[in-house]
Amino acid sequence: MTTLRIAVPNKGSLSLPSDQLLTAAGYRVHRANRELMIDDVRNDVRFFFLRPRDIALYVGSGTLDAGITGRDLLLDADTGAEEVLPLGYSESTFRFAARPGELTAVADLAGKRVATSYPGLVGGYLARHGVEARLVRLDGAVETSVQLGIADAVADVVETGTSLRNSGLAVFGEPILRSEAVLIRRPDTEDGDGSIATAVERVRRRLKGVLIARQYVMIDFDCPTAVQEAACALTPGIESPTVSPLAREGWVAVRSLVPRDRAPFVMDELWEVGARAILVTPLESSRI
Ligand SMILES: Nc1ncnc2c1ncn2[C@@H]1O[C@H](COP(=O)(O)OP(=O)(O)OP(=O)(O)O)[C@@H](O)[C@H]1O
Ligand SMILES: O=P(O)(O)OC[C@H]1O[C@H](OP(=O)(O)OP(=O)(O)O)[C@H](O)[C@@H]1O
Ligand SMILES: [Mg+2]
Repeated sequence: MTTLRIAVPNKGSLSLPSDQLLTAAGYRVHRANRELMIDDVRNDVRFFFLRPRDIALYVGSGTLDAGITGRDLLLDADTGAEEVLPLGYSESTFRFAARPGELTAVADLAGKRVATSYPGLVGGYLARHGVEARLVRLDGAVETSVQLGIADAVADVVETGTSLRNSGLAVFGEPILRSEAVLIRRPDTEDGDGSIATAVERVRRRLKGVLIARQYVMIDFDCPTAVQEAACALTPGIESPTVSPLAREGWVAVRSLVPRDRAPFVMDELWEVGARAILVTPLESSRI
């Protein structure tokens, strides 16, 4: 069996949550001395710690089998690497911004200078909208470029909007993209017996299992059979709730998964339809 080769962000906002997710999924990614590579022998995986921007390149070329990066970086690199699982952290939108009121729609960018660290993504978007603008490629701190006079607008990552506000800029037009951390895999070429695809699928399933365990809690309750239907309607679960008989005549026990943020409300509603002994338990991991 070939060892799976996975790229992990070595810096920036993707790095820590990616390490935490992989660790929770049972992989060994702890770097005592900032190693560039770690062999996780038990899982038959070799992890490579790389810049998130470069990860799509390695995975797209098939040099590495899978990786974690941002959707925005994946689309900017446009390498043929495929997104296989959204991971729910490092969430942001990718937006155009300019001095308030100066530009109001993407069409207004015609003939303007647009500063960005994502020329592939922005160039593609402008081309699809039939707008010809000049891209000014910067490595970071893109928002400052308008004040400094080398651009008329920027296209950049926006989370809270603080960086834009601090630079006297305001977003305009539709969001170019909603981004978050994603698991990506290489194109299926040169995977003779399909063993890499199978191994990547196992990684995907493990990570998804951790994400579900974070998003859901287990709810258990007892209720009279007369209200079982109404109670189960409140807790449909992912597939279907488990209903077991109770020693007490005319009562059942129900077990189901509910979204963590819905749990207090579901408990109130269950109580109101007649459920009792309502218990909520966190999940450690799952395979759904
Ligand atoms: N402030 C932010 N909030 C949420 N996501 C962000 C933020 N800044 C960057 N990202 C996302 O993090 C990913 C990596 O971006 P990038 O390589 O620029 O690193 P970074 O996290 O900004 O760190 P640094 O700029 O210090 O290297 C991208 O997908 C980007 O969308
Ligand atoms: O909307 P906000 O919450 O302000 O976050 C968005 C900012 O965060 C990132 O910058 P970072 O701090 O990574 O610096 P960089 O531009 O040099 O990458 C990103 O490039 C934006 O500038
Ligand atoms: Mg940054």
